[in-house]
Amino acid sequence: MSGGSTSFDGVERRGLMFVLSSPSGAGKTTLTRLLIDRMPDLQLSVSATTRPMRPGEVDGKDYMFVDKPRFETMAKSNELLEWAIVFDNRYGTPRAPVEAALSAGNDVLFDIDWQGTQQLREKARADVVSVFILPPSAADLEKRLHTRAQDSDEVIRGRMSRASHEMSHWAEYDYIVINHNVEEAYSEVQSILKAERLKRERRTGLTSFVRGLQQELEG
Ligand SMILES: Nc1ncnc2c1ncn2[C@@H]1O[C@H](COP(=O)(O)OP(=O)(O)OP(=O)(O)O)[C@@H](O)[C@H]1O
Ligand SMILES: Nc1nc2c(ncn2[C@@H]2O[C@H](COP(=O)(O)O)[C@@H](O)[C@H]2O)c(=O)[nH]1
Repeated sequence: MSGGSTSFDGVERRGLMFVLSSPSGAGKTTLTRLLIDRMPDLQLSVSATTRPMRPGEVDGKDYMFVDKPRFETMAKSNELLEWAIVFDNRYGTPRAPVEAALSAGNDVLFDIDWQGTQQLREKARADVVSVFILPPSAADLEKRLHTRAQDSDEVIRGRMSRASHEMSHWAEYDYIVINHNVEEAYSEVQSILKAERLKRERRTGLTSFVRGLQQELEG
């Protein structure tokens, strides 16, 4: 699925799909925004959802807000790379922007749940790097959901009651980050992305780069 890109050091590599998941409120949207602001060559996958828009959210930027019939059409016509029902709403990843970003040499960042991560992994295991974000404690998780002040008490209760089940998928992920502090968690997630960009298997241009070095040394 990945196209080729040239990394900062001039060596070609395959693009990667960088996935953040967590129980609701652990901080993945916060970390996602920081990554998009601070990391070059990283494009956010904007999901489609049937969930109602929260105050401050922008259609097309935070999500593509669609109704259920439109979502069903997208799913049936293979427009979605993956999709799942989360907290009674439908969420899915539009396929075309992801393929376009990878072909243009960008990595793609996904804020999706464990069901979507499993589907991406089935499609492109070698190109998926997954990170599970944990809260430091249940009390912190609940406090964060209340501090965000964007969901009703009923919605927050529902998300808290499903947090334990979501967390049970932690062992399916490549990396686990505990979000005590935003800047520290960001730094850990950024280190993962930087290291994964340097992985030998992904760096398709290394053979010719090393051959060139050898020719210089021997010739
Ligand atoms: N390390 C942290 N310390 C304190 N507050 C935090 C921390 N990380 C995130 N928050 C706050 O917690 C709230 C929830 O964070 P965020 O929206 O990023 O969670 P999320 O995992 O994306 O949740 P959801 O899955 O519901 O979208 C926000 O108000 C955010 O500012
Ligand atoms: N499988 C997918 N899960 C997604 C997608 N977009 C978001 N999500 C996950 O849904 C929950 C709830 O999000 P919220 O914005 O309503 O708080 C959260 O775990 C997201 O990661 C998607 O395209 N596919």
